[in-house]
Amino acid sequence: MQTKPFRIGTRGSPLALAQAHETRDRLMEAHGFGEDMFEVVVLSTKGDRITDRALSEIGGKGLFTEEIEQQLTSGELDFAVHSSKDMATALPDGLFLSAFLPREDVRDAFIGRSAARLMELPQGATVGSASLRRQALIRRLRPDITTVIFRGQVETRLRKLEEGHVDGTLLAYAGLKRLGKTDVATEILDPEEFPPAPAQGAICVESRIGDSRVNDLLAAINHQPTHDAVTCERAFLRILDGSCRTPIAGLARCEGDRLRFSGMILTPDGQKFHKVEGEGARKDAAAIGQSAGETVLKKAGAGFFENWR
Ligand SMILES: NCc1[nH]cc(CCC(=O)O)c1CC(=O)O
Repeated sequence: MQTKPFRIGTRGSPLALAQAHETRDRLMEAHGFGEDMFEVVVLSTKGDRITDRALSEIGGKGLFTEEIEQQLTSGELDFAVHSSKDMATALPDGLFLSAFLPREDVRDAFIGRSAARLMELPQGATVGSASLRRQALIRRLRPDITTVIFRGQVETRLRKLEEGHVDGTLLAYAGLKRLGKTDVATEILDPEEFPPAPAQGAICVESRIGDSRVNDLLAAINHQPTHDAVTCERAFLRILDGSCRTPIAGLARCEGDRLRFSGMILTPDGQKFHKVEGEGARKDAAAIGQSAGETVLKKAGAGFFENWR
């Protein structure tokens, strides 16, 4: 019998805490456990501490996970809850993504001050975002818009918007939902026109390979369609990861035992882009994503990256 509570690692932002609590609640429900079986351990990461620079500038992925993963590896934590979108495509040795919760809405939301819709912003408007993908997609649709780096917690970004620093900002609708703040969204963007980041909207659990006590516990809350879709999207991302300055979008959906993927890479100015589609059996999720990545690399050619790498 388990005597000590399971130690769950998480960042301390309201969104991260909501995600950790949702995971804990699902585990309590699945196993008939009380709250005393879990202890939520809050850790600060580099990504939380450095909020004035673009993520791609300070080292890209892994910034929101490093400190948590160290404690997972050393055994101080039993598992960690993350936004799948924040996870590096290569995890530290000995760790893996053991479970995914059912995916939330994958779309981006526009939160407008000068206009409710992105396309209705005045000429030369300013939009805040730290995401290369969002910046490139905005410039593709509206080359006249200036984007400024906008980082920090959802609450911080909304406050900056209210204070009038920008005319609008973009956030994952999933995060707004989990924070109970969907009312701030003035437009939900069409994923065809404004495709989401790989793994957007999916909460994942990371744990130690071979830790069967923990992994058996987590298996009960895994949502396999989300697992397959995110596996495909991350395989796509992994092929393109060589340049962490590439704006990349990718979304897979499961239909029965099939999986459909569509991906896109853009130049930072949004003026050039390449799309790719993939389809196959769900069990081949990783191979579908990988092959889509290779296809789009070939389509784009080396010159696509060279000019601004
Ligand atoms: N570090 C950014 C980040 N990572 C995950 C989410 C949203 C939640 C999700 O996509 O699951 C966000 C904020 C945003 O993009 O608005």
